[in-house]
Amino acid sequence: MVSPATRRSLLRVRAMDFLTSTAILPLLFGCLGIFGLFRLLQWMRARAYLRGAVVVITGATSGLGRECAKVFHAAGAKLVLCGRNVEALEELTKELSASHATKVQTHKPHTVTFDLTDPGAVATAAAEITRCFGHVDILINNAGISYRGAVQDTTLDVDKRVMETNYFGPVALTKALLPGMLRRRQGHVVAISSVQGRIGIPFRSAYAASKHATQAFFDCLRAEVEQDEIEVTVISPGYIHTNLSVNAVTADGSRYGAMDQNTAQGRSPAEVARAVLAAVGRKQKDVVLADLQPSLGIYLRTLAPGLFFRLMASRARKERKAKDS
Ligand SMILES: NC(=O)C1=CN([C@@H]2O[C@H](COP(=O)(O)OP(=O)(O)OC[C@H]3O[C@@H](n4cnc5c(N)ncnc54)[C@H](OP(=O)(O)O)[C@@H]3O)[C@@H](O)[C@H]2O)C=CC1
Ligand SMILES: CCCCCCCCCCCCCCCC(=O)OCC(=O)COP(=O)(O)O
Repeated sequence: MVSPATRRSLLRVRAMDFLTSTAILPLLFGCLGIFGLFRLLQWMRARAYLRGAVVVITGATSGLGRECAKVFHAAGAKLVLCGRNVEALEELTKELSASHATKVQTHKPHTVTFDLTDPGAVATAAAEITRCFGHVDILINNAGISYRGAVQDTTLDVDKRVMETNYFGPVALTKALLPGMLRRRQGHVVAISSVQGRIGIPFRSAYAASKHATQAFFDCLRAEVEQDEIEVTVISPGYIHTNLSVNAVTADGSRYGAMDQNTAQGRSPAEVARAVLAAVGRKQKDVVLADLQPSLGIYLRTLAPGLFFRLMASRARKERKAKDS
């Protein structure tokens, strides 16, 4: 009789014999080595792509845009930082110029101030942006505002304001900078969308609509300019710990002014900025940067829309009840 312990150790010896007497072990190490080498080459290519690249970032005054400025600067990019607040842009420029936490050669950023909801200002800004370094390699459409409200309470002016900031502004800037990219047959357009560009959740109609429009516009653009060597990346994050909810607009156009729990518990903007840098460096076309629940929500919306709609209706009922009580 062989005891269970002896049987287990015999099995272990036989398994080891099998692995060493066949080509499996060398094959396994070979695959791991090739994978490691592949990742290293991918990393080196991404670094080379970003080093010295002219990168325009909108909404650089706060949150994700500010953190993107830090990581792209550290990667050696030549930055054009855009926003509405001159002081905040100058303060960030000073901070970046003073930081030496990188081995790569860094460059002093330029700043361009304009409001994305003003088409005339966007056209003037696009010319100024191009003059900064002579061309644009990568445009990161990051600026945006969110919204909270019920459809029937929301004025059309609010819907338009959110759409102008999150959709028409980035579209206008992209259209203004695209001809330069097409002439050089080189360029990369990035849109910071949201999980809400894939799913509509209650009391976010204007915001989710603007992000769905963003996703669709940049998907169409990607197909049209692929033959011209222009890259398009759409990034859809879940909650990020920024002032997005504080700055959100409400149904009557006033500022929401509060930090929501979901936002406060969101990912750190620095972590998301690193993921944006990696996605751009790898020229990824479409990236969702979210936790399990929002990611499941996207699959559910496609695979079982009926169930998804029921869940959203129940979410709306709960939110309305909590608000009324
Ligand atoms: N935080 C989150 O949970 C998530 C955010 N996102 C997206 O990330 C992006 C960045 O938002 P986040 O950093 O979180 O929020 P913030 O409110 O911190 O930053 C928004 C930025 O957009 C700028 N901006 C707003 N309106 C305009 C305008 N009319 N013209 C020019 N710039 C403007 C702001 O500039 P100013 O200082 O002048 O107001 C600010 O720099 C947005 O597109 C947002 O939709 C996506 C998923 C989740
Ligand atoms: C049987 C499987 C169960 C699966 C559960 C699916 C539940 C789906 C619910 C998904 C809701 C997630 C909403 C995520 C929203 C989000 O991350 O938005 C990011 C933002 O842009 C935040 O902006 P906001 O202004 O809304 O803070």
